[in-house]
Amino acid sequence: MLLSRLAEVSGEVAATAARSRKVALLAELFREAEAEDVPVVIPYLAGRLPQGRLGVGWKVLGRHVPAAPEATLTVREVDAALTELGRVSGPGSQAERARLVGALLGAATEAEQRFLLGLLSGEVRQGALDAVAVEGLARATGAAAGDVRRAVMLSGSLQAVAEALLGEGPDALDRFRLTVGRPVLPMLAHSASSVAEAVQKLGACAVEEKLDGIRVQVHRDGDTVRVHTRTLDDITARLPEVTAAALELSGDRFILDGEVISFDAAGRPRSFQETAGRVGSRADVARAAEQVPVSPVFFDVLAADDRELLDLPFAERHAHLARLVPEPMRVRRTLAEGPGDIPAAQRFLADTLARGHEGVVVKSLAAPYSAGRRGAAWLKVKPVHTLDLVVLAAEWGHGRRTGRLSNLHLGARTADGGFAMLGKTFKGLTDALLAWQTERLLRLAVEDDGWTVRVRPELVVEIAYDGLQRSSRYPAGVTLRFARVLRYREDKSPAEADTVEALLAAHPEVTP
Ligand SMILES: Nc1ncnc2c1ncn2[C@@H]1O[C@H](COP(=O)(O)OP(=O)(O)OP(=O)(O)O)[C@@H](O)[C@H]1O
Repeated sequence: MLLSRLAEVSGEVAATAARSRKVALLAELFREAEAEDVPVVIPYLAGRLPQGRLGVGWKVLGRHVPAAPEATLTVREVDAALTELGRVSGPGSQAERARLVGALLGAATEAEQRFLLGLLSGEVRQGALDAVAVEGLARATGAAAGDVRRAVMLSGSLQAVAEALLGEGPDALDRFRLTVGRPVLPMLAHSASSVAEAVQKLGACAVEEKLDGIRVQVHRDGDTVRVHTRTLDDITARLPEVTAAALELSGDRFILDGEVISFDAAGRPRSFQETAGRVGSRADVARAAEQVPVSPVFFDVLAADDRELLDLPFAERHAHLARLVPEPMRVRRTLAEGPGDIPAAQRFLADTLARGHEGVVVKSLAAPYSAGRRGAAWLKVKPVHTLDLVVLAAEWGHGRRTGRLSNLHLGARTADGGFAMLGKTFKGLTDALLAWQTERLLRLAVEDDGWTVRVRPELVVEIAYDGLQRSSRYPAGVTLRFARVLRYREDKSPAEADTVEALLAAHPEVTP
C-alpha cells in the first residue's frame, strides 16, 4: 500500500466527526491492504510507531527537505527505513539519523512529509481509533463486529487479529480463544468517590481490599507456570515465589488474576516503590527475593481445567477461585447485598486502610470478566485522589535543580485523541526522579527554547491533587490544586491516561 493512500485516509478519518463515515473509510482501506501491510497500517493510523521510540529530535525534524513530486513510497518501505533509523547508535549517530530522515523525507510528497513528521513527533495520535478500526475490519472481511472485538480483547492485539482476518478470513478468529499459556489483557476499574456511591451503583457486590502492588496474571499448565504483567510482559523468571505458590495449588490448569505485593516482617504492606523495584529487577533474583520477598494474592480466575470462566458472573467465578486457592492467598473481602450494608462496607474500608492498604475495589457480583476493559463493574475507592496524566513538556530547573528538567506540564486526554494541559508541578520529585525524568524526557524532546522542553506525549505520571479550580489560562477551563508527583507509570500508555471528560464529571463543583 502506498503511504499517500494511508495519509489520505488518516486525514479524512481525523476530519470527520461521524463514526459511521470513519468506519466506512477504514473498511475501504482494509480491503485495499495486504495482510503484510497490517503491522504498519494499524499503528500508523493510530499515530503510533511500531518501533516505539526512535530518538529523533526536533533539530532533525525541523529541517526543510524538498518534497518528491510524485507519491511512490509504500508503507512497508517507510517501516523498513524507520527500523533502520531505530538501529542507529554509537558515535556519529546524530548525523546518521539526520541523513536517514532526510532521505526518507526527500522521497515523500508534501502531504506524505506532513504525515511522517506528525508521526515522528507524536502529533497525529488518534486515541479512539482502535474501536473504529475493529468495526472497519469487520465490515471489510464480513466477520461479526462482536467476534472481532472479543478476539482483540483476548489477544490484546488489534494488529494480530487484523493480520489473521485479512490473510485468512473470519475463520481465523477461532485461533484467538482464551487459552492457558496465552495472556489476555486484565479487566480494569473505574473510580467512585465513596464506598456508599459504589455500593449504590452496583447493588449486590464484593468489597475487596485494594493492594498497592503489581498486577499479575498467572497461567499454570501442569508443571509449567507463566507470570505476566498487565502489559502482558513475561516476568516469570523474576518471581520464583509466584511459580512456587502456583505449583502448590490443587488444580493443574488455570489462569488466575491477582496482585503481587511485598509484606514486611510485621505483615504490613511495603511501599509500592519497594514492590515495584523488586518486580522490576532482573539481577540476582535469589538475593532480591531474600531481601524483599513477594507474595501473590489472587482475586479472580479466568479459566480452570478446560473451562473458560470469563462469561460467568463474578459470584460464580469466585466460587471456582475459592476451590482453587486457599484463603490466605486470596484478597480479603466482605459482601454487600445493597444499601443496607453500606456501614459494614465502610468499616471494611477503614479497616483495610488501617492495615496499610490503598483502598478497596467494589465489584458487582453479577458481572462477567471484561478483559482489557475499564468496565463499570469494578469501582475503586481511594481516599487520595490521583490521576494518570501525560507529560507534555518540562521546564529547566533553577538553583539546586539547574541542569535538570523539573516543572512538568501535565495533560489529560481529550475526546479528539489529543491532550489538554491541566497544570504544572515540580512537587514530589526526589533527586532520583529528577535525574531519571531528565534523561527520559530529553529522549522524547521535540523542541527546546532554553526554558521549556516540549516532548512527545508518551510518559504517564501519577499525580495526587486536592481538587480542581477554574482557570481561564488552561484549555479545559480548570486546573489542579496542589498537584504533586507520586510516581511514573511506565506500565501505562498515554491512551490509558485519564480524560478531561471523566475529570470534569468527577468534579461537578467546578464544571465550567
Ligand atoms: N482486589 C483487587 N481487585 C482488582 N484490582 C486490584 C485489587 N487489589 C489491587 N488491585 C490493583 O488495582 C488496579 C485496579 O485499578 P485500575 O484498573 O484503575 O488500574 P490503575 O489505574 O493502575 O489503578 P491505580 O492507579 O489506582 O492503582 C489493578 O490493576 C490491580 O493492579
